[in-house]
Order: sequence, then C-alpha cells, then structure tokens
Amino acid sequence: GRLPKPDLAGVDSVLRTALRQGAPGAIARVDDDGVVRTAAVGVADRGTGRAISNADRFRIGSVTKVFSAVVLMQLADEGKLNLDASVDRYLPGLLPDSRITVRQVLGHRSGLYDYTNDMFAKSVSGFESVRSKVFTYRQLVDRSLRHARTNAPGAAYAYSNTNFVVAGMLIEKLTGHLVGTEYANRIIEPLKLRDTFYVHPGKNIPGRYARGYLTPDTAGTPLVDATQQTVSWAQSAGALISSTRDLDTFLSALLGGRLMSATRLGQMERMIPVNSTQAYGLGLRRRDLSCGVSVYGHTGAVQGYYTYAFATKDGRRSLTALANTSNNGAVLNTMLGTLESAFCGKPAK
Ligand SMILES: CC1(C)S[C@@H]2[C@H](NC(=O)CCCC[C@H](NC(=O)C[NH3+])C(=O)[O-])C(=O)N2[C@H]1C(=O)[O-]
Repeated sequence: GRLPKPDLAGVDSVLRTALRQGAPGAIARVDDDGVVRTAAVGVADRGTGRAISNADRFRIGSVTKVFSAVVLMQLADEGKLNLDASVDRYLPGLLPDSRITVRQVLGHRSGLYDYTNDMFAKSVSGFESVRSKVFTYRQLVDRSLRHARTNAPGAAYAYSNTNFVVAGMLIEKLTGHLVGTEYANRIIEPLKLRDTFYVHPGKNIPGRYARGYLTPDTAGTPLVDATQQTVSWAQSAGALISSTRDLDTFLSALLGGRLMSATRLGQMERMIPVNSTQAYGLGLRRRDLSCGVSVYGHTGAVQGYYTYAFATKDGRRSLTALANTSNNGAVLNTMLGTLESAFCGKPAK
C-alpha cells in the first residue's frame, strides 16, 4: 500500500536535536516519487559560520560499501565472478582460509577481524596518525590478519571493514582498473552523479562541501576539524564523497532495478538478521521501521560525518541525511529518526 506522506517537520526537528547534541550542522533530502523536500540546520563551517545546505558534498563513509557491492554484482551478472567461489580463486594466497567465499565477504560473514578496531581505539590520536597516510590494500588486510578471526567462515555476521577492502581488491583484480574507474564507469557517469567522487589518495573534497568535525573521546574538549584526510584507511570500504541528491538518486536506481539484473538484486537483498530491527544482505542494510516499512541502504561513519542513506524496496522514496560530526553516539542515534519521519510520516497520536 502507499506510504504515509513524509513528515518534513519531523525531519527538521530531528536535525535540530542533533545540533543540540553537538553536531555543527545537519541536512536531509527526501525524494518521494520525484517530489523532493529538503531540510538543513546549522553550519557547514564553524570558522566562517557558513550555513550548511543540501548543495554541500560530504564524506559518505560506509555508504561506499554499497557502491563496491554494486560493481561486484555487475561483474557477477557479466559472468566474471562467482559469488560462491572462494576468494582464493581470484586472490590466491591473500586470505588464510580458502573456505572464505565472496558472498561471505560481502555479507560480513567471513570472520575477518576489523583492523579499524585497533586503529581508532583512541579516536583523535588514531585519526591524526592515519589522516595523511596512504595504505595499500594489502597493508590493511595484513593488519587484520594479525588477529584471530571472529568466526569460522559463514558461521556468523560480524561487521568488518576488512571485508570491503577485500571487495576493492576483487574489483581491481577482475577488471584491471582502480576502483575509482569502476565506480565512475558503472555508476557515477550512467546516473550522472555530479557530486560523487573517489579522489583517493587525495585529501580534498572538490567544489562546495561541509567541513566535518570529529568529537573527541574526552567530553568538553574541542571538536577536531577532520575534513582533510586521505581516508586511505578505508578506500573501497569508505572513501567516497557524495551529496544527499546523489545518494537518493543512487539508491532509487539500485532498488528500482536499474543497476543489475533482478536475480542479482534479489541476491543482494537476501538479508540475514543482525538484530530485531536490522538485517544485512550483500553490502546493503535493511532497517525495519516502527510503521512496518522496511528500507534498504547503508549508514556511514567516517571522521567528521554521519550519513544515513535508505530507500523503499521499490526505490520510489529515498532519504539521505548527514550530520557533520562523528564519534557522538547520541547524534548517530538521533539521526536514525529521520528515517521514521521520512518513511512513516507523523507519529500516530
Ligand atoms: C557500523 C558503522 C556505524 S562503523 C562502520 C564504518 N566506519 C568505521 O569503521 C570507522 C570507525 C571510526 C570512526 C570514528 N570512531 C571512533 O574513532 C571510535 N573510537 C568516528 O566516529 O569518527 C562505517 O561507516 N560503518 C558504519 C555502518 O556501516 O553503519
């Protein structure tokens, strides 16, 4: 049946709460079958006081994982990749267990330890020590392999950035191109995503953007401007730059079946429960909302930026929301409320 109308006053109120909880700025864009509504509160730049707007680009963190998964699903459609094959078939000797399959990697079921756990145990010093670094994929995988795996291959869901570093290595091995080229050829150009860029190992966000502010672990200490960074610690797991408009467009196209075969999309959407309101497919999250609507997309947390980008299963309604802070659990949780307002409308009286 038809969804309730989006509640933009509700979205605006959620963004204002995020500001009260420490976000310098927050934006959201709802595309309801082509009817676009936006909200924006606070600043893009604490230094100049410039107001944030939905024209501002930002770092999308793990929403990048959806782009990486789409490229691999297209390669599967082209017969160049078997999701149930061992990673070893394509990247011989990389992983210590030939039972780990491509599908397990894309579904966070490989058991590969997440190297960012060590890297960002101390949020600010961890960030400062990597913000200008350029890593190879193998260096990141090697950091993971220093730890025991979290589970036997396929035995459990355990979110790990390492999986989407392996996804990037698969993309480059199978295509002979850098991931940025594949994102551009297969997604960015066909969908005309004018605000979406993969600039790794560059540190700068092209054009007009919101600055991102990392909240320190110690309460009461100043926010850290985290805008300039290579995001080389994430790459194919989290280094894309985009905008609310482009992510709405991307998710609508993906869920509307315009980026891969219906069979393949069905495989991407085949969800394994994570908890009572969340499930994970292949590079894709499902969130089950209070009004019984399920939405598909991804969240992103990269220093200075929290992103939610989700759409209905038919892709006809999409929402992207961004707060330009991170390491602030209250803001991350509050921003989830934009999904309720966008897809469930006004709360029942
Ligand atoms: C599961 C998440 C939320 S975390 C995961 C990934 N981001 C990371 O793994 C980076 C974590 C460090 C970010 C940093 N946190 C700390 O330093 C904490 N000590 C901060 O908040 O700026 C992403 O993006 N994912 C989100 C996702 O997939 O939804």
